[in-house]
Amino acid sequence: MSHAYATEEQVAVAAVRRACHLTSSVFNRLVKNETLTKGDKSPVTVGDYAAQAVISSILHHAFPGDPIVGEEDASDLHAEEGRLMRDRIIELANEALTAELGLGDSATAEELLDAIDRGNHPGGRDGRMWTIDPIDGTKGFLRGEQYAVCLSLIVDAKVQLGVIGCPNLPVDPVAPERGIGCIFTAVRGHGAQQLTLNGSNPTPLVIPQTTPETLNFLESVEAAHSSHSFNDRVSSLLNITRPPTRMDSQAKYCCLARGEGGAYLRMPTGVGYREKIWDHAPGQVLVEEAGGVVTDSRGEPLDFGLGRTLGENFGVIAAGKEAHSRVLAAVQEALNETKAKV
Ligand SMILES: Nc1ncnc2c1ncn2[C@@H]1O[C@H](COP(=O)(O)OS(=O)(=O)O)[C@@H](OP(=O)(O)O)[C@H]1O
Ligand SMILES: [Mg+2]
Ligand SMILES: [Mg+2]
Ligand SMILES: [Mg+2]
Repeated sequence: MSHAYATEEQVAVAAVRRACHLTSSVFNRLVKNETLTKGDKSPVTVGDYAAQAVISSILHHAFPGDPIVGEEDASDLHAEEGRLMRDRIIELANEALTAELGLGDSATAEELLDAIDRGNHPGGRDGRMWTIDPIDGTKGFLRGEQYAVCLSLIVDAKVQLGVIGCPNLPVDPVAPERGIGCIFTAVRGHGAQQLTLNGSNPTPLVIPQTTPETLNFLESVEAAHSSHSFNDRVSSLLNITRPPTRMDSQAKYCCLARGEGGAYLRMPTGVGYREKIWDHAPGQVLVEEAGGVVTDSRGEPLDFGLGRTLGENFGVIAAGKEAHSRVLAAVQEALNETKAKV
């Protein structure tokens, strides 16, 4: 790791790995073994807060001056009704932090709530900032399917480092005996790689060329998050025969980077929702460093300098270079058809 962000990468990988162990244990202790009433979101909430507390504390320890744009904020935990949940979060976060930092003393509740709240940075065009999505794909997490722990470093609106932990993703899609749990990391100008969850077996990632027969779409599981019907139309314009792979979280960017599925297409389902920078920043640098291209549906790069969101939502197209231009053309054709109808 001889590059300008070597220390940042090392710290980020350690933070993501620690948070992945935490979220897996939350799943095993609170989701799998407990009878939850359908729709009970509390385990994911506990996991979200505790993982953000852990990542934010580790970052603060290493880079005390760096601002953080994190998905979660602790305002609900300050109230008295939040006490039970808060205690559980503090316990989980301290377990993870003492294992990582080897610190003798546990952090106090106040220190950990402050760590969560340090994620309230508004974003913007200048300087260094980290993004944290402690559990991306919360719905996948609850289903026991794909989710990701996501961290990135943005400098002057450009993503320089991305680290994504996928505790449930097979290490090798064609060799299930190799188990699950991967960490993906990319540094701008220095390539992308996959590690196992314990940090071994670094494997460089390069997106292979695709043909209409081998190309398929990676898309959200939740129809509310991206338009499945639009993707169907684009698929038929491109004569894609393979069905889409539906998967929660930025694991989609990771799969794309290692050659599973040829394109990630995420078009808005309605007006109004603005994509969050923490949902795309690490994925963008990962795919670009694996040789791919990430743009919106106009072919413009995503702008990480607008604040906590990507601004007006023109969707996201991520793919290998050559597949990207074919998909972009088909997306524009499909958009023109829609416009012609209204
Ligand atoms: N309406 C709408 N449109 C687009 N995106 C939305 C929308 N609502 C939420 N979100 C964000 O989607 C993040 C999860 O994206 P996924 O691709 O994992 O979706 S899915 O779970 O597969 O459906 C999810 O991230 P997490 O909250 O971290 O799970 C949200 O930030
Ligand atoms: Mg997310
Ligand atoms: Mg999240
Ligand atoms: Mg969320």
